[in-house]
Amino acid sequence: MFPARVAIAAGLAALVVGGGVAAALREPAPAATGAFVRDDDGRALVAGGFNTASSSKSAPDGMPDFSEADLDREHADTGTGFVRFLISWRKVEPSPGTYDQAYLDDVAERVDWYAERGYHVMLDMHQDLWSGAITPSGDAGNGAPAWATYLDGLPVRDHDMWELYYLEPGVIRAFDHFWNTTGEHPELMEHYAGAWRAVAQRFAGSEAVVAYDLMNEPYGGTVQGPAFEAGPLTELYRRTVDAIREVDPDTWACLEPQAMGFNWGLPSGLRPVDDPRDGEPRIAFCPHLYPLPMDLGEGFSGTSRGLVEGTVDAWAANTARTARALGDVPVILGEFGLDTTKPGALEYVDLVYRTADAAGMGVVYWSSDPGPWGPYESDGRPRNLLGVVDRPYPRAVAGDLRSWQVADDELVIRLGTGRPGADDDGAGVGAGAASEAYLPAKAFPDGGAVDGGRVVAWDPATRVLTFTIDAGATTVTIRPA
Ligand SMILES: CN(C)c1ccc(C(=O)NC[C@H]2N[C@H](CO)[C@@H](O)[C@@H]2O)cc1
Repeated sequence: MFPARVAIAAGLAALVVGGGVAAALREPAPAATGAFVRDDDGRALVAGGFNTASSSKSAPDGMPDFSEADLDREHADTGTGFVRFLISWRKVEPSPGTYDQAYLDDVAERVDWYAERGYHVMLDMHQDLWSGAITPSGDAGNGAPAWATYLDGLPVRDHDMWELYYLEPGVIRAFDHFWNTTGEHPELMEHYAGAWRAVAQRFAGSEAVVAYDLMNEPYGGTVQGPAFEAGPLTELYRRTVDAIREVDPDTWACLEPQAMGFNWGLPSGLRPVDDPRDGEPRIAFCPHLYPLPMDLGEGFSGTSRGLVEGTVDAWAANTARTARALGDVPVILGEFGLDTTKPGALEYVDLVYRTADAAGMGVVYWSSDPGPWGPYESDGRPRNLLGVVDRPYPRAVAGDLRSWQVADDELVIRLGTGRPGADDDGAGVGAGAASEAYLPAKAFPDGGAVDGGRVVAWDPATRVLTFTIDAGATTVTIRPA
């Protein structure tokens, strides 16, 4: 069997074994490390938002079919404060060594939309199946430019199930050239790092852009698993972080594991990546979660429910383990989602958010695109997903944030007793700044009352409660005002 097919088969086997065992044992939630992406005041930022958007992948201008009015609607309906914004290498570097500033202007315009509404932005250098250039129609893959796509004349047959393109000889060869497995195109990884340098040069000064997601769902071609992750993938991340740090000392660099396997609950072999910046490293771990039964079209019910619960437990344990291995780095769940018309779908969405809350992870749902996975129908009508995504969460915490929990009409925030968040001089920061929590109208119609702190302000328009935390408090409970 082809290595990738072996990996899928291993994934299935591990899922059945792992899912059954974990579901039976219901592994305890992994300990939260207290590591977070922090703002300029040293406050721990909790990502809560959508991926925007899949429509960017094939758009000629690389922009999402998403207007400023769409953002206002999302903000009003869900209280999000974070976005994983998709960008493409094909648009950043349309020809070798030339960077399209007009494209970066378009990205900057949308970053400003988010910034003006108090959002933080993760820029995601997105690829699926390497490139649109893997097929003549250009509608299978996305991400890499055609000039960086070498199929060597190998076949890429059409598939209804898009994931199967990853097994096509031409697609595997394109990845093998990029990772220099063939030894014939060592320049490609350098170009990729250079493209990120150009993006970072543009956004280094942006207060809103707090993170760069270096590659979406990496795939190793003929090199799979720990050999890929500890080899060429870690090498690409090292080179890209070095290139970014030449122009941007402060934005976090998000590392993703190999998607095939980790998304399904299998462990990662990713190795630590040094950060050459002065001060604390700013590396984060940003995995995705897509249990295999759901990738295969199942919902969250019957046999699938137990397997999926086992996958979520295994995934959470693997995520905590990998974050520790990378240096106790912050974790943002960069993607999870499903067709919410499937049975039990909203219970699954709620399970994932609760799991992330307990682990101290931010969550970015896939995706804001209209349709059966998203918050709105294609005609703009609200969908069932809104009721679950519109939930209370701590947006920014001036303290040693560890985890939080949503219970009926309470938001319980748990803190450690360490320094609120060392800044580059090692001094505790964030202690003096105020914290923020989003409180949805359904449970907090008039805002919140704070036990373990003091209310500073309530903004009924954005539904954001600003509050301070009592010195030494390890629990802050926000109840309806
Ligand atoms: C075989 N390989 C390499 C593979 C299989 C399945 C996925 C996947 O489902 N990904 C989940 C979602 N993520 C992308 C966008 O990043 C979406 O298009 C997928 O639904 C990825 C890779």
